[in-house]
This record gives sequence, structure tokens and C-alpha cells, in this order.
Amino acid sequence: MAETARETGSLPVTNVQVLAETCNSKGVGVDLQVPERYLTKDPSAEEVVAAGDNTCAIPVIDLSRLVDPLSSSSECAKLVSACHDWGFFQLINHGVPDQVIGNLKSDVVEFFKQPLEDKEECAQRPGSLEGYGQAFVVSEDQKLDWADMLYPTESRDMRFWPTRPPSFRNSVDTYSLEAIELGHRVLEFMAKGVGAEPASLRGAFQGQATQGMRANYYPPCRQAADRVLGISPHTDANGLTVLLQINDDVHGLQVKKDGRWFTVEAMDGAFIVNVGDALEVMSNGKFTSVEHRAVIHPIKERISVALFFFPVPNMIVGPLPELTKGDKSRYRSTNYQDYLKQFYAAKLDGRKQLAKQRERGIPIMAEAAREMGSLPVTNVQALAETCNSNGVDDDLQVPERYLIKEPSAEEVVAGGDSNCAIPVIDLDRLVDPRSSSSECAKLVSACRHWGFFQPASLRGVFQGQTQGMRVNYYPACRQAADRVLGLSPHSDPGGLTLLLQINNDVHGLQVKKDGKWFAVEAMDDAFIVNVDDALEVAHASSLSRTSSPPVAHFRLAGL
Ligand SMILES: O=C(O)CCC(=O)C(=O)O
Ligand SMILES: [Fe+2]
Repeated sequence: MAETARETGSLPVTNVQVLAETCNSKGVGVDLQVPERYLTKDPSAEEVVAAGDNTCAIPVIDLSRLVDPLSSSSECAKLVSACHDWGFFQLINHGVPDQVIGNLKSDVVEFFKQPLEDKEECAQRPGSLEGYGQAFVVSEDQKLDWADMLYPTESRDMRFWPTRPPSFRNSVDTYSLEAIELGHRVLEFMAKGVGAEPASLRGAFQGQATQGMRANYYPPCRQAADRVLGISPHTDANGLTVLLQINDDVHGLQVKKDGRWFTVEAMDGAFIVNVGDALEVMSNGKFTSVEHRAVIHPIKERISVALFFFPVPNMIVGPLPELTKGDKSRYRSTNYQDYLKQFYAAKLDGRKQLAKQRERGIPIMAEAAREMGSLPVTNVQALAETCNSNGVDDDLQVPERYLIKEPSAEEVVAGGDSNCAIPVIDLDRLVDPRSSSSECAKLVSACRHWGFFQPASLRGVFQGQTQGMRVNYYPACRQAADRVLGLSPHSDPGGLTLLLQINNDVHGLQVKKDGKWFAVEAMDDAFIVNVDDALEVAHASSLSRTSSPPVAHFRLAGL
């Protein structure tokens, strides 16, 4: 995620803390001092439910009750309903030591107290969100939030980490470790609460030692507190957010429920925890990523620190089977990096980004494959058996629809002509430092010129996740083998295809190069590897993928 935050910038804006000081030093009633661009809120537009009205407060969850076997299941049920109905709760008895929280609070306060020049030592650079500045500013006419933020991402690029106060880094690190562990425990109880394995959700967010953190500084606005917003209505793009409000006497967070804004009265020593977009999607809507915003106090500053739990890098985020339990998927699966890029590239706008996810999203391969059918056709194995049981000359038995190939139309170079064979790449030589660079060069040229190669002694290639796999059965066709095709000419849509030919005595795969079809003579114990569309695109023209029509010959004959 750090990568995404680093790659997606925000247009530079005035420092709001300084702007507020200038405005606030003028007399009351001088409204014009607050630039028009910050006046975003119409005070009478939506109903706001004040803090302190207990019946409407966001739920309070007690971690000690979650842990205690006697109260665990009832508190778990409360947690699940809080995450569904509100998307927010306050967490008490969480076990994070007061001192850890206290140190973080005082160091963050100290950081923002420094003169602008000192804070700007950590200023964001163009094109990146990391550091001190603002986010989500994408156009010069866009309305602006009345806040500054310090965003040290989870990658811990120390150039953006304050050195003053000197204990800042240590306080943040210690706090992060505690809060991350806490977040993981909360995720376990959330999973348990919906009847899934406790590890199922935690696993989606585990792995990173650190997480993204953002310190929000909201200066007071004496002239127009009811017309500016500290942070515009939004949902969090991540999975779970653990928010610490630094000054508990200033209530700024508001959460939207049933069309009304509820002011959150942060309890002393409690965390405010909320569900983000990724968790709404993973839970298939069992948990809700709820719109929230921060309002501004007329005379008091407010600071909050949000710790964002992002899914593991490169995750395809979609409803998790453990949580969906056979329900229909209500969300598309999406490459999370892409989702985040879109999130950062737009102005904060309520649930808009998440809503898009429900409507279209970016389907992953597996979903695309599941959603797109193919018209039903005759079973070819059975058809071939019928045809082949008749006499050799009985060509008519092969239905016309299968006779597509004109045997003499294109030149075919037979297998076995080793000058023309697709290259053979030896993985042992790739690994061996003595031969690695020459074998690497051979690999690159194989990918560029042929788009195909056979890697001998393949080891450790099938690592990591599972992948799509297709088993092709090509029946023999005694009557018209030179007129039918096992698979029409095509290139593969994925990144890389690893092909295993089951019966190496039957050569069926042909590869097109320079207008000729080359028959591939599969070597014993080798895989056939080919470059697919996605890899060609990713590497512009340096790699090529070649059409490959396996011909029907007598592959699998005799089976
Ligand atoms: O400051 C707050 O209370 C809310 C902050 C927030 O929503 C965020 O950082 O995403
Ligand atoms: Fe937020």
C-alpha cells in the first residue's frame, strides 16, 4: 500500500494550521477571512445528532468480555451487530498500556506544535502522499478540508518521519506494534462472530509488520466552524481502522446512519474502531464501511491518529468463502492495488468508490471465467469414438462444423527438426551463478523471438498461490485429422502459461513464427512455457506471445 500512497500524489495546498492562525487572529465576524474554497458545509443541510445522547451513541465493545469465555459469545454478537449496523464502535479494556498511548499522544501534539519550517522537513514530495501535507486534492477548483495531515506510511521511509520530538519514532513504533496486535485480535473476534475460523480475516491483513498511519490535525475555525469540514464524508478504503482521538474533550468525528450524522463522543482511554471498504467486501456486506466525516471546533484544535489495516499486498479482494458461506457474492473481486489507486486519485466522496465496486469492479480471471459461459456443444470424445468406429474412408462422419482447416494453407515445419525447435531453457543453468547470465539472455531471446520455450529441470516454479488450470483432451480423428483443429489459433490471455503434455509421443502443439507453423516436439520431463498477452503488454514489445493451435493429430490416441 505504501507503494500506492507513494505513487499517487495530491495537489499542493496551503498549510491549514498557518491559515487558521491568520484567520483566527482577526476579529470574530470577519468571515471573509476563511477562503471560499474551505466553505464546504451547509449547516442546515443534514440532521446532526449531538454527542451525549446515549441512546444514539455508537456501540461500546469490551475486549475483556470478548476474551472471557463466559461473556465471549454475547459480546461477539454485539460486535458483529455493531460492525453491521454502525460500522463503528468504541473499544474499551483493550489492554494497550496507558503509557504507550500517552507517549504517542504527547509526541504527536509536540510535532504539530513546531513552527511550519520544522514540520516541513517531512513535507510530502510531488506525486506522493507520504509525509506532511494533504491528500485527495485532485483539482484546482475542488473544495478543501480544514486540516493538515502527517502520513508516515507503513513502509517507514524515514525521510518523512519526524526527528523532533526525538522520541517520536519510538513512540509511533511502540504504539503501532500494540495497536496492530489489537487490530488482529479484533479481526479474529469479528470472524468468530460470523461463524468463520478466527484466523480467516486476520490472515488477510497479516504479514506486514507495520501499517499505514495518519495523524490528522484540525485547527479551530472561529469564523466559520459550522461551514468548514476537517475531513469530507468518506469511507476508509482499507479493512479496519483503529482511531485514537488525542483530545477527548473535542468531539469532531461524525458517523452517518439512516441519513443522519451522529457525533461520536470519544470515551477516555477508548479506541474508535471502524470497518473499511476492504472488510465490507471480504465479509460480503456482513460488516459495513460507513460514511464518516470530521467537523471543526470554533476555538479548539483537534488531533486524531488513524491506524489503517490494509490487506496483504497484491491481494485480490473479494468476498471470502469462509465468511460468505455459499451466499451469493454481492461484490466483485478486485485487485486491491487498483482499487486503492482509484481511491487516492479522486476526491473523498462518501461511499461512491465502494458503490462502484458493487456495480462493476474489476473482475478477476476466475470470476470472469465463472461469469462468461460458452454455448453447449457435443462431447467430442464421444463423437470421435462414433466416427472412428466406422471405416477409414467415412469422412462424412466428421460433422462439417469441425472441418475448418485447409491442410495445405500454411507451411508447417515438422517437429524433430532441431534447428527449428522452440528453445530449451535449463533452470539449473539459470540458477547456477556461472551460467546464469548466458542462460538468462537465452531465456529473454526465447521469449522475444518465440514467445515459447521448454524449461528443462524445472524446480520451484509452482510456488505461492493456486492458479487456473485447464486440462485439454484431444480425441484422435482417423478420418480427417488434417482438417480439424484441437484448438483454434490464439494467444493466451494470462501472464505465463505452463503446459504439460501428457503423452509426449504425440506432438500436437504448433507455434506460429514468421508466418509458418512450427510443430513442437515436447521433450520428456520438460514443460512448455509461453508468454501470454498480459506479460507481453507489461513488457511492451520486448516479449512476444505467439499463436498456438494444437492440432488434432492422434494425441491421447489409444487412451
Ligand atoms: O479525525 C477523525 O475523527 C476521523 C479521521 C478519519 O476518518 C480518517 O483519517 O480516515
Ligand atoms: Fe476515515
